[in-house]
This record gives sequence, C-alpha cells and structure tokens, in this order.
Amino acid sequence: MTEKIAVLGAGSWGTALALVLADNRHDVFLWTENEERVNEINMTHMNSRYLPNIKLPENITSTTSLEEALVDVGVVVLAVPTKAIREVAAEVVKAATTPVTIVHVSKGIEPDSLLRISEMIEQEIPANVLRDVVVLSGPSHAEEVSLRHPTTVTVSSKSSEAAGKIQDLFMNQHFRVYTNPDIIGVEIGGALKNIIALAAGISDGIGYGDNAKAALITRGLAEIARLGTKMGANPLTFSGLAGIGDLIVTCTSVHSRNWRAGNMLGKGQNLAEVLENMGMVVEGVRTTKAAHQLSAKYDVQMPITNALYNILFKQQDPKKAVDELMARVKKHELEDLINVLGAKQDELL
Ligand SMILES: NC(=O)c1ccc[n+]([C@@H]2O[C@H](COP(=O)([O-])OP(=O)(O)OC[C@H]3O[C@@H](n4cnc5c(N)ncnc54)[C@H](O)[C@@H]3O)[C@@H](O)[C@H]2O)c1
Ligand SMILES: O=P(O)(O)OC[C@H](O)CO
Repeated sequence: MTEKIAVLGAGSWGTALALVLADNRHDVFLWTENEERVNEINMTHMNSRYLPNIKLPENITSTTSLEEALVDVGVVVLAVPTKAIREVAAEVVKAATTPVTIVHVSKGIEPDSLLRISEMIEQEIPANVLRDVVVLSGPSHAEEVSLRHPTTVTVSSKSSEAAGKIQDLFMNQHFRVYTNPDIIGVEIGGALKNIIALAAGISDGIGYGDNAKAALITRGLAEIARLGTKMGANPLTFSGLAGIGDLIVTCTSVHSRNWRAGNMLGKGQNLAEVLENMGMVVEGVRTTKAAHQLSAKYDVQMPITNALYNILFKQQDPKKAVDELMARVKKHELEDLINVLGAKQDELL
C-alpha cells in the first residue's frame, strides 16, 4: 500500500532514501530549509549539491514547509546530522497533525549526555506525538543507493511491529532490509564505526598499507563490541550489518566522508581545514568526543578511540599516535572476545 512519507533533510542520505521510498511508489515529501534546493528538486528532479547526475523520481516533492511535509503523515524519516536531531525533533512536535513513527537514519552519540539518537528523540517528542522510534543503519553510501546498486541495511526498534512496517516500506529489489531487535547494538555500531573510519583514513593518508587498515578494522570492532556490550547490546549485532558490515564499507570506500576526512588529516591538514573542505557532515569527529567520555564512564579500554581523540583534540601527531598504539603492553587476542561473550576465561583461553 502506498502512503505519504516525510523525509526531513535533503542532504545525501535523505535524498537517497527519498529515492528508495519513491521507487516503492510512496508519495515522498522531502523537507529542507534551503529554498534553492527545493526549487531545483521540484523543477529539475535533481539535487546536484549532494547527489550529482542522479535523476530523482517525480513522486518526490520538496518543500521548505514542515507543516506541508507533515500533514496527515504517519512515518517521518529524520535524515539530519546528530547535532541537529533535537532541533528538528522539536519542530516535528509543533507541526505533526497525527502521532508519528520516527525512522532515524543518523549515526552518532550526543557528547556529554552520552545518549543514543533514539533516546534523544524520546526526550524531545512526547508520547502522545511519538508512536515509535525505528533506527535504520548498515553499510549504505548514498552515492551507491541512488545508483540502485545492491545495498543491505538493518532496522531496529523497541516495537517489532514498527520495525516490520519500516522494513516493508523500504524493501525493494535493490535495497534489502533486515530486522534486528537490538536497538542499542545497531545504534552503537553505526555511530562508532565512524571513529574507526577516520582512523583508517589517517592510516592511508600517512601512507600505511592494507595490513594497518585490516588491523584497525579488526581491533576497532573489538573495542566497539567491548563498549557496546557493556552498554547492553547483543554482542552478535557487531558481527552483522550494523557492526562489521558498516565498518568495512566506511573504512574502505572512497565515498566515505569519515575516511576522506581522516585521509586529509593523515596527509597533514589540520581539523578545521579538513571540515571546511568537506562541506558535508563528518559524524566521527563529535562521536570521538562522546566515545572517549563513554569509555571513561563504562571503564572500557578503547585504545584506537583514545588515539583518535588525542589526534583530533590534543593535536597529537598521527604517526606518533600509531607508534604509541603499537607499543602498548602485550595482550592475548581473545581476551576481549571472551569478555564480550561473557564466557568463562579458564575454559577458553
Ligand atoms: N551520506 C550517506 O551515505 C549516509 C549513509 C548512512 C547514514 N548517514 C547518516 O545520515 C546523517 C545525515 O548525513 P548526510 O550524509 O545526509 O549529511 P549531509 O551533510 O549530506 O546533509 C545533511 C542535511 O541536514 C541538513 N541540516 C543540517 N543541520 C540542520 C538543522 N539544524 N536543521 C535542519 N536541517 C539541517 C542540511 O541542510 C542537509 O540537508 C548522518 O548522521 C550520517 O552519518 C549518511
Ligand atoms: O560517508 P560516511 O563516512 O558518513 O558513512 C556513510 C554511511 O554511514 C556508510 O554506511
């Protein structure tokens, strides 16, 4: 059954997901505050700033009016950077005409509050307006989704019914959607992989090779799982699309904003220059701050995150940070995994 769906945020990801929903014959209202972008999308069916050369389906209507986008809408896709989530969620409360299911597709953790995005949304939108929150995450660059290349993602919610409904809305021949009830793991995996992608970009920028990148992905996954499990996630989620899947794509793809930013840092640019040059959101920077705080709060060792924190916020030389990572005290490789699985060490080590 087709329905009207609002997508809030006409950047790369909001536009690509609007295309998926429009391909599934839904009437998509794509909201952005940028009037020039609205006119371009409505008149030429292009969003050249974010997805150059992609012709958008005609059943996407863009608007600067949140009221127009939200009237009689039951599903709202939030596709803005993490730092804009609270502001846009508060606007939804004012404009919604019926209770809504929010599908958030952002990847971050809020520094200081240390909340996941679904928790921020629950704080901002009262229960009489918010029906359910669903997260959609996984290895999915907008540039490839908009070309209709095969992509797999996972959706998660406290409500299995809501997750199933969102699976049905998005699923098509090019875009395969799984469900996973572990919302903590799905949100933590999606947020923290950006830190490791920045590190992988730095490593490539310095000129290190595939060995170093494979090490970052593998040991990065270990520290994500270590923290995520302490926060209540299912360790198996980190072997799935929102875990290793998203780590692989973000650490190895030229499309990745986080990898690209890291690459520039590794080549010697400073953080301010890099963010200026990117012109798109690099979520890993803010998430590094939050993860650094989380590792202290949960007393979990996160050496790669710690190294990145020193590079980004204490101006440590990236090469020196790598030297320090390599020179840490020796360890047993499986110690982490066994702790994560909660298995008895004496039986397995
Ligand atoms: N680009 C991808 O391939 C991709 C894939 C999966 C997930 N994501 C996640 O989706 C989120 C959005 O990423 P993106 O790549 O689309 O970012 P983007 O930089 O391409 O676009 C962000 C959009 O949000 C809007 N925006 C920013 N602040 C706003 C505010 N305060 N109020 C209203 N609108 C605001 C911008 O105008 C822009 O339209 C991020 O959390 C990212 O990690 C992106
Ligand atoms: O381009 P990035 O680095 O923001 O990553 C985008 C998506 O999260 C990849 O799944």
